[in-house]
Amino acid sequence: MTASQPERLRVDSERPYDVAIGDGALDDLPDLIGADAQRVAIIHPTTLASPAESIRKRLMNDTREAHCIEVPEGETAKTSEVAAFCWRVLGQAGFTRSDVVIGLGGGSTTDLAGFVAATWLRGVGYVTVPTSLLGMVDAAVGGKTGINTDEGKNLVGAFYEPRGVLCDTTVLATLPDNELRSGLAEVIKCGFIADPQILDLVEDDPAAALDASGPVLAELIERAVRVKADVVAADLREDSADGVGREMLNYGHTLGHAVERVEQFTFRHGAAVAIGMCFAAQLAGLSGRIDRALVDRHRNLLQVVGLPTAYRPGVWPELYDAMRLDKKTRGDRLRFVVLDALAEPAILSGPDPALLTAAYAEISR
Ligand SMILES: NC(=O)c1ccc[n+]([C@@H]2O[C@H](COP(=O)([O-])OP(=O)(O)OC[C@H]3O[C@@H](n4cnc5c(N)ncnc54)[C@H](O)[C@@H]3O)[C@@H](O)[C@H]2O)c1
Ligand SMILES: O=C(O)C(=O)C[C@@H](O)[C@H](O)[C@H](O)COP(=O)(O)O
Ligand SMILES: [Zn+2]
Repeated sequence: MTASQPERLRVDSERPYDVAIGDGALDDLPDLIGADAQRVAIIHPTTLASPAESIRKRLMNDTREAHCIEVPEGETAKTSEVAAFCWRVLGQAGFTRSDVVIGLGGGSTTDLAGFVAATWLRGVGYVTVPTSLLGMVDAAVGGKTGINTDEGKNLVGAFYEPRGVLCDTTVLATLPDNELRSGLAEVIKCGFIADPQILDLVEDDPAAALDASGPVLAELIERAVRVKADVVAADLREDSADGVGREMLNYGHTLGHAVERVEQFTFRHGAAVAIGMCFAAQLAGLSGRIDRALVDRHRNLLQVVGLPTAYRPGVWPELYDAMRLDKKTRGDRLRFVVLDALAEPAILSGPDPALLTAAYAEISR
């Protein structure tokens, strides 16, 4: 009997690459690193020190040295201080342009590692090895890298594509439940903006969608990666002259990122995006773009997998202030991704302030 091969989804972008999904995906690592690299750095959080060390040992040989760079857990790694620490390690180890950085971890780690790879010597080889659901379906794919500043999420960064994305889904067995739910928020986002079958799968069997080793989550991962890969292949740099383009992947993020900032980056990203999608659905519902059933579908679906759908009242000025630095904002004009119908994303540009506060009232009762 032969072991099953990982599924491969192509990202047909400026420099096409594959997302390998499944047991054995990591076997691609030596080929992606290539024969020229004499040095490899694995950037990882403390929790993943043991798998990082196993990878380091596998990659060491007579002509190549491999280093582990341990960074803080989660969002606390996405700072200029931690990026500077990584640059110092690369400098002291003599990393040149033929050497390679690997990001091993959740989305926070791969955002940081990608930014370090993009900026060291203005760009060295980069491979992502996402270990969280959110990392696999979203953060590790598509080349958005970056760090936070006190003023907001991902305010400093670069578009920098990896050579490959290796998703060994067996690692999801150790992922805490709340992290799995957080990742499911981005999966559900893909359902609302592009692939409604995702929504049917979650509604039909929410428990199966949260079973890390089951076939339903495996199908959801592939569907979400397909959505992301197709969108970024068509509009890598989020500057589409034709339609919504990559900005559709920002569904729920305008308010979501503001919630993260108001909560000083202690909120799970997916949880904040879930609230943000409910807010965006209210914007579309109150302005007559979608019917009440589709607005309610957002709340019901997110609630059934244990995600938050409401936020505390009384902080609108702080949320509004944070949204002014959203990357979709142009001048003083806020812009939101909304739906005109299921899987028909559109941009709501410069909405009436009364519409915004009415939508906030709906989600903060
Ligand atoms: N670049 C993009 O396109 C993009 C897309 C979506 C989200 N993001 C970013 O991703 C981040 C969120 O990523 P996340 O949800 O993966 O969170 P995370 O990276 O903060 O990880 C959450 C926690 O889970 C741990 N963890 C990861 N894999 C594990 C495993 N297999 N077993 C046990 N613990 C594990 C991490 O070490 C961390 O402590 C946010 O910063 C968000 O802005 C980026
Ligand atoms: O890949 C994209 O494009 C996205 O918008 C995906 C989001 O899920 C992700 O959180 C991204 O980091 C947000 O990007 P930002 O440009 O709003 O910081
Ligand atoms: Zn996101």
